Amino acid sequence: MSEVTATYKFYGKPGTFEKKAEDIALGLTVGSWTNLAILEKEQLKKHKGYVLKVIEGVDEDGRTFAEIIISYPSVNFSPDLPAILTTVFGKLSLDGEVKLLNLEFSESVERNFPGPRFGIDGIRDRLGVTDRPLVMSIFKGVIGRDLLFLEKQLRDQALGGVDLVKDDEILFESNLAPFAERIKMGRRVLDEVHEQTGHRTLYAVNLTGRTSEVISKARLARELGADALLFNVFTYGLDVLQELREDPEIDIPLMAHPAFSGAFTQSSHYGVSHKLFLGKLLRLAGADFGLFPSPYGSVALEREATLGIGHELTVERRYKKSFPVPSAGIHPGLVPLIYRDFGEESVINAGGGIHGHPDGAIGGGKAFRQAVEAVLQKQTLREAAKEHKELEKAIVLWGSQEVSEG
Ligand SMILES: CSCCC(=O)C(=O)COP(=O)(O)O
Ligand SMILES: [Mg+2]
Repeated sequence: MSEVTATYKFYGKPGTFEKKAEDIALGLTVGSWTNLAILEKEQLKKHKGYVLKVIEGVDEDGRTFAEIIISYPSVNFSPDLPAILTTVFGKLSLDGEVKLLNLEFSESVERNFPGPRFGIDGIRDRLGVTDRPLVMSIFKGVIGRDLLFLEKQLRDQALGGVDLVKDDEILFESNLAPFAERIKMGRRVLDEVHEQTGHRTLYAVNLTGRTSEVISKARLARELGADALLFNVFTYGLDVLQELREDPEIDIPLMAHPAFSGAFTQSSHYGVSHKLFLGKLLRLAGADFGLFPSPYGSVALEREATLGIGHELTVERRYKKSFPVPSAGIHPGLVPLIYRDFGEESVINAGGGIHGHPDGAIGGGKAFRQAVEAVLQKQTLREAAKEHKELEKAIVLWGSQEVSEG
């Protein structure tokens, strides 16, 4: 049967979960069952939700919980995320201590979703970088600044050797540095740096504005030569991301920022799991990059949660992989941990860790590239720092966390 299967975590009294599960399976589908006439049951059975599993347990606080798995027939909803999410976690998300942990889609449902247009391999092809994690930097301190200020910051970031530069997610349309002008400036500056150094850096411009505008703005960005689009998915909705992905004129990479997602994911007893929200659903809807707080940065997530996100972004599926982008508070001294946890198929992302370097963004970019090279050569950062002054300055300022072998 074609269905979507949801896994929930509920808290409650022991022995009450079987009935709760059945009530949900009915309540979110046909409504009632036992009192129906036989003919009605025959007509409605293809619409009925089914409880597949109820596993009771006790958590570390001694509270009783259950993982409940329920399947919802896809005949009940249209094959789009607004309909699916409303069915499996619409009213239920408001019903006390319940967390949506995972969704599984039968093949006939999943094929309605595009996945990334470029994916990890496509991004690597655009950069010509195949054998290491990518390094991305972020414009910082540019609110209220004009285009000339951004131009200098972009050039320095590219000269530092980063593979990508993204707008900060809080950089919106302004007369000082308009969207279209940022794209044209970026195109010119990055082509100049490529001409000068042979190094290619891609610029992800922040796609903002009303939902009714984003498609036309994204098409304009493509026409103006934008390399990629940063998008605050969770203040718009996953279906808007999918609209961008499926528009044939918007054939540029999409970079999903996690802004606002914490409102849905941060509680262990409510909302949606990180791996589902920032991993599986972003990839399904078409994100080429999935950004998320790392386990060791400034807004850290639990390491298990970040590994779950990374797994969902890269596990072998019918569609392409999305680049995991562990972020927030990242500096060169953390590169060994990031490589241990996310490996080569990752993008190391930093704003303060680039611009806060004693030698500015150029030094910050060089320090990150030197740290990545050291890890790939199985050198400790301190060993590598003896030959690379930018890395040495970064370690003096921020320290380094080596990974013990084994
Ligand atoms: C919260 S994940 C995205 C990180 C981000 O947008 C950012 O600006 C990180 O900046 P930082 O200076 O902490 O590298
Ligand atoms: Mg930011």
